[in-house]
Amino acid sequence: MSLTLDMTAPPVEARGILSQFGPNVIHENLDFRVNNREIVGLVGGSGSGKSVLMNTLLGLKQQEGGVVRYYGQDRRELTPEQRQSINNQIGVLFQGGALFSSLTVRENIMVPLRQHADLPLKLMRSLADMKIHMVGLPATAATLFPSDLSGGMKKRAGLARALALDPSILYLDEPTAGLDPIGASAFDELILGLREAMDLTVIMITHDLDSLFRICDRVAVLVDKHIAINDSLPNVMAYDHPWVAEYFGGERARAALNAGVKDIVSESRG
Ligand SMILES: Nc1ncnc2c1ncn2[C@@H]1O[C@H](COP(=O)(O)OP(=O)(O)OP(=O)(O)O)[C@@H](O)[C@H]1O
Repeated sequence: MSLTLDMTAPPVEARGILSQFGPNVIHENLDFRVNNREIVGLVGGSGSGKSVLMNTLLGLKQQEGGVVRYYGQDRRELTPEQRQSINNQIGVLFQGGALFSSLTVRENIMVPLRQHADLPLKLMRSLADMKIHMVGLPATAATLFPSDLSGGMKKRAGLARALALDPSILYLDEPTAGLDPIGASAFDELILGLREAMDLTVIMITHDLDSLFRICDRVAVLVDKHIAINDSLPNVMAYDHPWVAEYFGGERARAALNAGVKDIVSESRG
């Protein structure tokens, strides 16, 4: 049976998620939703369950309760073929890029194309080179191996691979971790540009306050085993919770605010 996606439904929605490892409950009654073409930042303390949530949404971990829907479709009700067609709509940039070290950048980007698209080799090469260009890498990067790349270039190469199949949903796991402020800012700009160019919906785990302020339409806060608030930054900053107060009231948050998002501050305080 072929799959008809309801493109008016939220790209990603989770309801009543229960996740646990043995007796260790990670998520309980967790609801999460991302609207079309939004960039949502997922924040929470270390060990709060952000990666487990991403893995659950991706189907890499089965939830113990609740439902995950993509464009209105419950993942569990899909046939393997239907699940694959949803998976082809999803790109993931794991921390560190997760590139195959024995393959060149071009070959890395061609991996999903070889697996899921039945195309002539020459066309796959051209598509990979297009993605290299889209993520702002020089054409010469195509034949380099991951060990030849800087940290920022590795992220871009990982991003190019995540975009290989032209997904509509992109997951980013701490994309700016390990980048210097200029590199991080450039990566943020790239994500914004790609959202426009590719109509992407983006879910981004991050500890980077600058990124939250710069590019996120909404911020989802994972505390106490659930998403306590998933709202615009001003509303999140005004949310009454000790972790939120500490996170957004600290020195680093003040610096991020002073760096150029004064409109957000005044909005949240006004
Ligand atoms: N495979 C696993 N088996 C058992 N427990 C796990 C497993 N994976 C994660 N956990 C536990 O789930 C909890 C949440 O982990 P997770 O990695 O999602 O946190 P996080 O919010 O992503 O943290 P950080 O910001 O430090 O990366 C932790 O207590 C962790 O020990």
